[in-house]
Amino acid sequence: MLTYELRDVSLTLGRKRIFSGLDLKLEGRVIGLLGPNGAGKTSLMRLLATLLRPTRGQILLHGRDIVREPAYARTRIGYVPQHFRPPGDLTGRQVLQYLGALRDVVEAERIDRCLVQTGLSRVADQAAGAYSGGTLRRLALAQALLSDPQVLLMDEPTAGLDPEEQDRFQTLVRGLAERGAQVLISTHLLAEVSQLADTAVVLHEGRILFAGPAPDLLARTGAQRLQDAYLRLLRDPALQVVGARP
Ligand SMILES: Nc1ncnc2c1ncn2[C@@H]1O[C@H](COP(=O)(O)OP(=O)(O)OP(=O)(O)O)[C@@H](O)[C@H]1O
Repeated sequence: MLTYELRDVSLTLGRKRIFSGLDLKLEGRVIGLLGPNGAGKTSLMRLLATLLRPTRGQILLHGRDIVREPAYARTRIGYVPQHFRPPGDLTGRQVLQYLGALRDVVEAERIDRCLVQTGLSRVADQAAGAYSGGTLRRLALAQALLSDPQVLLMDEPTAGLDPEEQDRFQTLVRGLAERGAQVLISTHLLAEVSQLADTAVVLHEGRILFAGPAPDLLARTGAQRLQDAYLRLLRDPALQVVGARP
């Protein structure tokens, strides 16, 4: 399943060149986006979410150019940002009502469904400012689900969560993927990618070192576990398929 295609994408922020001539196809049901700190994962997510415009190049979603037609993407994707800080004096339900209204999603049943889906019903009428980290992450996911997205972009959604919350989150993501959504999940948790993702993309200093089925990454590096495969890939340039011009 091909959703996004990046063609010759460059991105400069301030004086920093983040990407230069990046080519990438995103195929798979659950794609794990991996890379060290500063690799460019959040920048890539923001490009895909139309929150950043590439300095050069094309980004296609289902073959449509989302730089020219951002509305095409915005009505089909849900974005879970790395840091989600809603106004703390609003309740969880009010946060969803507010963000929903901005996207023309106003049906109370739809908001209720997102609350149920993310296990938030019990705390929906409490102030979001008093939510725990895990509950806030669920609210971040609930707002991404408001418009019933075909593609879900999740930037480190389980960072800082305890193992039980991580497990609940993964079950949720698995369910969404089984119901037909494509999920791109950026994470430092390799176990999470092993458990959830069929496809891996490894980014390093703005370049793609690997993009393809996760088992192919194991095969290429001769590793048994994704953790070892990832480390070998980063350390050994001979194993890297560099998907961008230097
Ligand atoms: N607004 C900006 N202006 C200049 N440089 C930026 C800006 N935003 C990000 N960068 C730089 O771009 C590079 C990629 O950052 P990005 O946040 O995309 O990486 P990341 O892989 O998500 O990192 P992490 O895993 O730490 O979240 C970093 O070197 C960062 O310092």
